[in-house]
Amino acid sequence: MDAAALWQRYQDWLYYHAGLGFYVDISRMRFDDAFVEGLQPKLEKAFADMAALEAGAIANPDENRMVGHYWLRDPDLAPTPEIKQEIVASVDQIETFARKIHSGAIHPPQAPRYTDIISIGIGGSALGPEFVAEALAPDFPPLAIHFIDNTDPAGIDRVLTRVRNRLNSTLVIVISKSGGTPEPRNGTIELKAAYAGHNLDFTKYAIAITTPDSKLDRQAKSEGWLATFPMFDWVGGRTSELSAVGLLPAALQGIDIRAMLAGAKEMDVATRIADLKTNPAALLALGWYYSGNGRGEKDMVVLPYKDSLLLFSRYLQQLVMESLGKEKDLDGNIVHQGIAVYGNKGSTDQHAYVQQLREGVPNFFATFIEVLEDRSGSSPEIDPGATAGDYLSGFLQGTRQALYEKQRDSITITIPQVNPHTVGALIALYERAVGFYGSLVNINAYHQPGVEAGKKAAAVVLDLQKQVLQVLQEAKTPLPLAQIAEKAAATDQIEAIYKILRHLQANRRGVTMQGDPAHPDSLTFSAN
Ligand SMILES: O=P(O)(O)OC[C@H]1O[C@H](O)[C@H](O)[C@@H](O)[C@@H]1O
Repeated sequence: MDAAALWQRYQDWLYYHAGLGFYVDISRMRFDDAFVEGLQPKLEKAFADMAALEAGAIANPDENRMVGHYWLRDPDLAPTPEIKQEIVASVDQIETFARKIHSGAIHPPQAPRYTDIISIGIGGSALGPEFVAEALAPDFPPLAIHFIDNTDPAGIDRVLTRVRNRLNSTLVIVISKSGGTPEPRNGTIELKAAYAGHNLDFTKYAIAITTPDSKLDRQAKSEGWLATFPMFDWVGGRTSELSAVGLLPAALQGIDIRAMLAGAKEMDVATRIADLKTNPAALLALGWYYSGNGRGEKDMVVLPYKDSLLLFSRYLQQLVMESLGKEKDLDGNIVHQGIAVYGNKGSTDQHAYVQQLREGVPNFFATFIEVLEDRSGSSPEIDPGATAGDYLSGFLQGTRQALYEKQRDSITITIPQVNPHTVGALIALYERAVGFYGSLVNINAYHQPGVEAGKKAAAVVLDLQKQVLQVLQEAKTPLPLAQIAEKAAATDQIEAIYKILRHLQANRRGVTMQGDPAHPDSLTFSAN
């Protein structure tokens, strides 16, 4: 396509939202009119599915759940007055609580104010708060946030070391929708012990965000934690950033949560329009469908050209991959759907993997996120007439063009500034695009059956560990792996047993290993 035709295509497909100052450009996805026409019936169905979902349909049939994250930013849409009231009350509760924490009306037993937050949670209970903290927290927030989003002992130590002089003024927010996920449970137990070790009463620091009556909720209530905030059954973990999960940490860091909600609401209104060209989420879903043939054949490389949006791709990774990565469609056919997502930021990644993007395997499409405002003040000139921000902008344009020349497609989203309003809108845009795409490919985008398999397998390994330890403790002499497996009645688990024992030995957990590590068959183990 020559330059004039391309410029025309750009203008023909450009989406602009005046209220948000938000642009979506899919002109560099090389679909044609016939493709758009062919997709129209599927799009119509997606619009109808979304309207039903917003009206309270059981849009997550496997879990028999409604899908209500859109109600969070417009409680008037909630299907019952009770749900509306729950949402309104929760935002009020968050604001009131944050105000009292900031003013010192609620303060730790031995200090005038809380200074830090340790946020414990994983998956949807971590990625949104992490993304928003990186994008929006002020440089000197009223409370500094630290995350424990794993069960890595060294990771827990790192956070505890960072706050070691301020533990007596550090809040702990435990976030878990189910209230039973092992990783946050482990982090909570370790932190409780750490607080006790400093003679601090953990309950004066601990806050739970969880579904009412979950295991975590019952623990928080029976132990008398500082506060609890509800998660709602009808909000999925990966779409929970604009529930208490994201709003409480944000409010405590001094981020304007009403502006986040307003930005999301404005975007929701825009993505409710049942017309492709004036609906930015439908445009994204169409682009994704085109690029991967509706089968996820191409990966989504997300490249925000702004440091503060670094964690957006990580956040999207869960939103997109856990929603769309499904074995079966809604009719039970095996489809193996999904779209792989990766990326960090530009121009940094140009010096890492953009070489492959331009010249290597053409198995992706890029999404550039452009931020018009370089910084809040003015910029010095680096060269005559050029600032650092001009370079960043030039690199984005250059890479987009260089990819296009090599038949590598891209989408470009342009926002005026990174602020609570635009971040709320970005979250809402992608939530809706994922919902639309789920409809286009006829899958349930709101469950995650595949995650359970790994959790179950891990539980089996931990049970096996108990058995194996018992075998070693009862043994009089060092035993080879085959015998341990036999005695533990787990001959089909010999490799797992070997790995359990190697790990215990490496951590001086009462296991001695002898023999040649290069030949696991030669090893013997004993309890010490
Ligand atoms: O919030 P939680 O119930 O602790 O769940 C945390 C995460 O873990 C699960 O395994 C799911 O796959 C995620 O969707 C969820 O966000």
